Amino acid sequence: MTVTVNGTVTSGFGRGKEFVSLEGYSRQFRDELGYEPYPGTLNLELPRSVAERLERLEPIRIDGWQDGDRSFGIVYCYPASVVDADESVRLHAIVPKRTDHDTSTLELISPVNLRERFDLSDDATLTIRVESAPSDTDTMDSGSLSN
Ligand SMILES: Cc1cc2nc3c(=O)[nH]c(=O)nc-3n(C[C@H](O)[C@H](O)[C@H](O)COP(=O)(O)O)c2cc1C
Ligand SMILES: Nc1ccn([C@@H]2O[C@H](COP(=O)(O)OP(=O)(O)O)[C@@H](O)[C@H]2O)c(=O)n1
Repeated sequence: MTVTVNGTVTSGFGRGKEFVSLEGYSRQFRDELGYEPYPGTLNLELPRSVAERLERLEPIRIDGWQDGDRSFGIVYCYPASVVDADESVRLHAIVPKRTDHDTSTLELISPVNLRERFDLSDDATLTIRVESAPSDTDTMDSGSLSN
């Protein structure tokens, strides 16, 4: 099952890059997604909440963690792709459990700067297809093949 989302590119509060770069998250992104994200999140403003539609998909779960007396929340990640793109880039839609945004904003992470790659300014429209995480069985299959 896939969920297709059509949204408008917006600027946020400039805080995405801080969170994405924190070692407690970036280590898990490397392990679970296989890449170190470009520092920041591209914000997509949606006509209505997609939270309920995304809940039907299987997420990759990034655990919450603690640094002294600061605690950081769980982040759900979903593999995604840009519809009608000439080239494919690795991309995940993310849903931080704690966020300053309401549910009509979807944040995207990728190893590349998406604004540069797809020539996106504020108010550009972008359509992405969001999927479930590959199942554990798939991972085990590919692991056993390489043995
Ligand atoms: C990987 C990641 C983890 C986050 N974890 C937290 C958190 O633990 N607590 C919190 O208040 N906000 C958290 N946020 C959300 C930020 O407060 C904020 O909503 C958002 O990233 C700001 O994005 P912007 O600068 O693009 O507007 C997290 C964001 C990201 C990208
Ligand atoms: N993979 C990414 C991540 C962020 N970005 C952009 O990089 C800048 C820094 O990200 P940010 O999350 O700190 O900033 P805002 O989204 O709050 O404006 C913003 O302009 C994002 O839209 C991008 O183009 N591609």
